[in-house]
Amino acid sequence: TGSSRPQRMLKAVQKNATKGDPESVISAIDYYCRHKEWAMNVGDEKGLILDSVLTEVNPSTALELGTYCGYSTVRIARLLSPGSKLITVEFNPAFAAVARQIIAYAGLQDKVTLVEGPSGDLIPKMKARFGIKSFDFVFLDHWKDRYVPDTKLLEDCGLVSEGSVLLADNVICPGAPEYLKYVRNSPRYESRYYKSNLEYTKVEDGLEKSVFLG
Ligand SMILES: O=C(NCCc1nnc(-c2ccc3[nH]cnc3c2)[nH]1)c1cc(-c2ccc(F)cc2)cc(O)c1O
Ligand SMILES: [Mg+2]
Repeated sequence: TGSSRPQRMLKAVQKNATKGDPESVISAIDYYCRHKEWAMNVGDEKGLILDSVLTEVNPSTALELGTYCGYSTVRIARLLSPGSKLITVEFNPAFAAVARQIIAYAGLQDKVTLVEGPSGDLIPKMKARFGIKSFDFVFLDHWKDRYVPDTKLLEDCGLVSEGSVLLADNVICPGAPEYLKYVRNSPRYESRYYKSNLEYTKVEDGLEKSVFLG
């Protein structure tokens, strides 16, 4: 059988990026996905918004739901201060296998813990398994119908506290309408929409940043 899209993306990184250089890994993936083969990375345009929110929050503990090939994992981990940790959750073993290699190629494996499995099962185990008190930053980029249940789960497990920042990808395309209703109508969140475009396209998409008020 032939290679998969994630495997071809990995090959492009190994061919065009410099080992240990996260910026070159990000550029290699963006080039490949813009000019060769589209893929569902957050991308360069929304990636700049992710970078700016991350820099503002400067999280000690961060969670990513939906690793895919590790593009946003690398974008997040490269901006973390020394000693800060990123936990990323991936459901699909084939995606996880590629992501591990891309994260390692960027030299960021010491800042990242990739856990495989359904987010709904893993979130309640985070405190016990990783000694997490709460997450300062959560990037939601997994199945769009999991955004609401997993946000409620994070609240119920005490994994978000006053000031925790949730940043959700794809709130317009493919869309997460229930999530937008949830965070925008809840008195416990202060939300703001960052208008952008679907990765590598001219189609509108955006990120929703929601600060948990406790
Ligand atoms: O489906 C997406 N992303 C999700 C992948 C994933 N990677 N890992 C998971 C996971 C991880 C733990 C989980 N636990 C339970 N479900 C889980 C699902 N899900 C997605 C889709 C598009 C897209 C737009 C327009 C199109 F025409 C086609 C596609 C764009 C994007 O930026 C996306 O992020
Ligand atoms: Mg996305």
